[in-house]
Amino acid sequence: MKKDNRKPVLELKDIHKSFGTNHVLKGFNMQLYEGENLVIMGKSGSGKSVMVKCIVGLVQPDRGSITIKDQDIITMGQKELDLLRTEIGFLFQGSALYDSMTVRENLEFPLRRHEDKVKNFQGTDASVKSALESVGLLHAIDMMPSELSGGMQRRVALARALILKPEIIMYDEPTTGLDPITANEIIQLMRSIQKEYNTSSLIITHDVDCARVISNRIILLVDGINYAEGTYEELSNSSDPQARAFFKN
Ligand SMILES: Nc1ncnc2c1ncn2[C@@H]1O[C@H](COP(=O)(O)OP(=O)(O)OP(=O)(O)O)[C@@H](O)[C@H]1O
Repeated sequence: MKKDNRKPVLELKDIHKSFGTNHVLKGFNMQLYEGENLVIMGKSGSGKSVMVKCIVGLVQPDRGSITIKDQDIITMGQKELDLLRTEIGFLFQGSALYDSMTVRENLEFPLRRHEDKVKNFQGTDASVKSALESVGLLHAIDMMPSELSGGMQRRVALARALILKPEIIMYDEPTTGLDPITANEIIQLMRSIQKEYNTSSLIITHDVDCARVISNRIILLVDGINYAEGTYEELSNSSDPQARAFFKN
C-alpha cells in the first residue's frame, strides 16, 4: 500500500485495553484522514465498540495515545475535551431520539448544550432547518419520533449528529436493523453528507454492502490489532484467506 502523507484528523496509536485476562486491544493503530470514509470491520466481540468507547472517553485505554487534530485526548482536561467533542458527531445504534420531544426539539438539544460553539452559527431555527434539509426531512420538523418510520428516525438522528457541523462523524452499525432498501438510502445519505460537509467519517459495520459502497479504505480488526488495511477491492481480493473471509456474504 502507498504511504499516506496527509495529516490525520483522528489517530490511535498502539492502543491496548484488557478487561482482566481478556486482552481485547493489543496495539491497535488507526489514522482517519480529512474527507475520507474509513470503515472498521471486525468479528463480533473483536473490540470495535471498545475502540469507539476509547475515542469518546467512555473507556480508558491501558496504553497508547488518541489524538484529535493533534490534541491528545487522554491527557486532556474535561472542559477542553467537551469542546473538542463538538468536532465529532455520533450516529450510534443506541442513539435514539427523545420520544417526548418533537423532531425540532431533538435537534435543538445539542445546540443548547454547546451554546459557546453555536454562537458562530446562523441561529437555532436556521441550523435545525438546514440539518433537516440535508437529510430530506424538513417536512417532519414538528412531528414526534413515534410518527416516523425506523429509517426516518435514523435520518433525524443523523441530522442531530450534523447540527454542530462536526469535522468527524462516527457511525456505529448505521444500517443494522433496517431493511435493504432503507439501509441503502442511509448509505447514500452518508455519502451525500460527506460531500456536502466534507466530513471525515469512521464507520463501524458488519454490512459488506455498506463497506463496499461507502469506504475509501477499510481496516480489519483481528486479534486486537489492525490486521489488514486497504481498499475494498484490495482486501476482498487479498491472498490472505482470513482477510478475504470478511467479504463472503
Ligand atoms: N466494560 C467491560 N467489561 C468487561 N469486558 C468488556 C467490557 N466491554 C467490553 N468487554 C469485552 O470486550 C470484548 C470486545 O467487546 P466489543 O463490544 O468491543 O465487541 P464488538 O467487536 O463491538 O462486538 P459486536 O460486533 O458484537 O458489537 C468482549 O469480549 C467483551 O466481553
